[in-house]
Amino acid sequence: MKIVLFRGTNRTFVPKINLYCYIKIMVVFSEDHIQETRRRGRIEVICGSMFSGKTEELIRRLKRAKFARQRVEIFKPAMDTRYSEEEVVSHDSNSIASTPIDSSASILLFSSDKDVVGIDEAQFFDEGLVDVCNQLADNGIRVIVAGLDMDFKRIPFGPIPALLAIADEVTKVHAICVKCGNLAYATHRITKSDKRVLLGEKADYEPLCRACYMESLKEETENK
Ligand SMILES: Nc1ncnc2c1ncn2[C@@H]1O[C@H](COP(=O)(O)OP(=O)(O)O)[C@@H](O)[C@H]1O
Ligand SMILES: Cc1cn([C@H]2C[C@H](O)[C@@H](COP(=O)(O)O)O2)c(=O)[nH]c1=O
Ligand SMILES: [Zn+2]
Repeated sequence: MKIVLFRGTNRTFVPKINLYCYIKIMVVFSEDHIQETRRRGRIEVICGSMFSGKTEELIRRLKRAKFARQRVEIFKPAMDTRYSEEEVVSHDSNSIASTPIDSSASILLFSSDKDVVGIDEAQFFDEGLVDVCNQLADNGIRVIVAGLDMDFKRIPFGPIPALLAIADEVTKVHAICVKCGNLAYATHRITKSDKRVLLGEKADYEPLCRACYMESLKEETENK
C-alpha cells in the first residue's frame, strides 16, 4: 500500500508554523491481489532490452503465484543453455525450475492442469506461440511471457510484437545505459556478427539509451 500526499480538499492545521496544508490521502493499490490469485485467463507480457529485469520480474510473479498455491509451470527454449539447461536464471542469479522445450506446441501438452504458465526468452519461440498463449488464456490460465522486444538491430523480435498486440497487460522494463546512466531502450551488440540469434552476455551485448546507441552505430560505421 502506498500513501500519496498532495493538495486536495481536506484542510489540516499545522499549529507551530501556522500553516494550512491541503492534504488528501489517496490509497494506491500497487498490487492487485484478486488478479494474482483468482483463476482467470489473461496474457501478461514483460518486455525490454537485455539486462532490463525481464527475467527477474517473471520469476517474482511466478514465485508469488506459487506462494498463493497456484499450480505453476515455466517454459524456456531448449536452445537457451546460457546459465542452466533446466532453470530460468536471471543475470543476478535469481532462478526458478523450468521445462526446456523446442516448440511452442509443447506448452499445451504440459499446461492443461495449471493455473499459471510462465514463458521466458519468448523471442526465440516460433510464431505459433501467439495462438498457444491465446488458447491458454481463453481456457482460464494466467500466462506471463518475458522476452526481448527488439533484436540488436532494433527490429521487433520473433513473436513478441504480436504478443504485445494481444496481451491484456504489457510491462516494459528498462536497463541502465552503460555509457551515460540514462534509461536504456535497446541492446547493442559488441561482438562482430550479423546473425540474428547469438546467445550471449555482457561480453557480447550492452544496454544503451537511444543517443548512445546511435553514437555507437556511428562509430562502428566510421571504423569500418
Ligand atoms: N546496465 C544494467 N542495467 C540494469 N541492470 C543490470 C545492468 N547490468 C547488469 N544488470 C543486472 O541485471 C539484472 C537483471 O537481470 P535479468 O532479469 O536477467 O534481465 P533481463 O532478463 O531483462 O536480461 C539486474 O538486477 C542487475 O543486477
Ligand atoms: C539483442 C539480441 C540478443 N540475443 C540473445 C542474447 C541472450 O542470449 C538473449 C537475451 O537474453 P536476456 O535474458 O534478455 O538478457 O538473446 C540474440 O540472440 N540476438 C539479439 O539480437
Ligand atoms: Zn546513454
